[in-house]
Amino acid sequence: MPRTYLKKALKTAESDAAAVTGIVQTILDEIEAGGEEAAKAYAEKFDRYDGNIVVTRAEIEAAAASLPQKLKDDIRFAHDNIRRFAEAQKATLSETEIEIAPGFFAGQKIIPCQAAGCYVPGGRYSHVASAIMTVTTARVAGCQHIAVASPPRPETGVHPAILYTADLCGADSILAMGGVQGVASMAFGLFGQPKADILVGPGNQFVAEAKRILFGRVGIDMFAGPTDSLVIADASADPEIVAADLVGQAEHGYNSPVWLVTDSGALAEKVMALAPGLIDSLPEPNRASAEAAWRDYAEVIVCDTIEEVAATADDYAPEHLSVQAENLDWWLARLKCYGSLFLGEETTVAYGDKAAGTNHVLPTSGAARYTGGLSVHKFLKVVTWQRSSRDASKPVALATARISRLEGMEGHARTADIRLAKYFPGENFDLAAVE
Ligand SMILES: NC(=O)C1=CN([C@@H]2O[C@H](COP(=O)(O)OP(=O)(O)OC[C@H]3O[C@@H](n4cnc5c(N)ncnc54)[C@H](O)[C@@H]3O)[C@@H](O)[C@H]2O)C=CC1
Ligand SMILES: O=C(O)[C@@H](O)CS(=O)(=O)O
Ligand SMILES: [Zn+2]
Repeated sequence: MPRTYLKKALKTAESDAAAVTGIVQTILDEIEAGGEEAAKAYAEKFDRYDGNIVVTRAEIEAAAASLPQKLKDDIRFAHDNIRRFAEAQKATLSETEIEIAPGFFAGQKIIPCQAAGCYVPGGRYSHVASAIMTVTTARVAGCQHIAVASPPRPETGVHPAILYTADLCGADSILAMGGVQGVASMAFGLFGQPKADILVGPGNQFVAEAKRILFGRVGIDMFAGPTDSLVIADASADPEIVAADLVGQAEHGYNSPVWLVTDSGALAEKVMALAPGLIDSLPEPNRASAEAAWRDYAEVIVCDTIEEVAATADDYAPEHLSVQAENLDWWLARLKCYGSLFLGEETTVAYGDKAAGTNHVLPTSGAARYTGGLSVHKFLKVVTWQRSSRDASKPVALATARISRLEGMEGHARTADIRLAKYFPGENFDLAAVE
């Protein structure tokens, strides 16, 4: 048998999907109808917060003053790496122009989205790094207005390090508003914000579903919900490091899957023996999250060949994919579905999560089959233009008229006819559909 499950998940990302959709749709509908008061009521209900919503400059400055310099230095280090990576990505996209035929030009232009709404999660942990990933990238892209929404803590509001970071990275405004109500506030333009053209950022299943439902009315980066991670390891891998990496990402939440895929049954057994002890040694609430995630969502799969290991990883299309195996170049060339790839034991998912430079806002729940993670490109619209001399437009007009008639689109055909008649008076053209 090519795949043997030493541990099989009891649940998947789909398990609660229908219930979540219903809950989120109701909240969105109520906020759309009830506006700011409805959003504030949800902030009270879910986050027990009734303070001011738009964070003031004085609050941001007080937050910055309250943080130790070493933490600020670390945040600046991470910001610098993420900014430089985003700038390098931006440089890979360029405006272009081609003379399709003599006198007929077509081009592409790159225009940043105007208003970006960045969600920075903060329910269980204070996701400072998510503020860096979203705001910095929107700023490098050139968005004109960048709003942030993040859950407040009762009494104290948004975590001071998130306020400091969002401001450092270039946020124009920060809302103390989490979950669906935070996303809705940015999408619907509440609390004095411009309506977001694009919503980005990670979050729990409610946040991810809110973005998914709003997509179309507003752009989104991708489905970036509960974190998932897959480790590929062969017999050369260190089982203690593999186990630590799996447990490290399982702490995200009770619904964060971690998967081990290996061609070594011996390694799989060792990792499975080590994981419970590592989970037990975590502080709360991390331990409880990791324990539930390991119990309900984790899988350990043994394959016969490395080709089958790679195919299995591609089927899971994980958000994070760590390879701790020989011949890393082979894996880099072979693997096709992942949000971000971590090659070798010398790097790890947490480096990308916090500080290495690549973005940590990544596709979850299999979305890596069709998209990569957040990049500067998600904020940039690649649009096209065309311009022509009268002479150069002639062959295009003839083809347009005939194709349009064949399609039955007489109105389209006549927009070409009228130009041919104006620019080339006295000439006869064969404008009938070619059947
Ligand atoms: N895919 C990615 O790139 C990343 C994903 N994440 C994920 O982000 C998530 C963060 O989750 P949280 O800590 O919960 O923070 P969060 O900020 O996403 O969610 C907190 C909010 O959830 C709302 N909420 C809580 N219970 C609710 C309920 N029963 N109904 C409706 N709304 C409810 C509250 O309004 C609260 O403000 C984790 O699942 C983590 O794995 C984090 C970073 C990156
Ligand atoms: O899903 C993710 O990318 C998270 O692992 C990022 S973080 O660890 O929450 O910063
Ligand atoms: Zn993480």
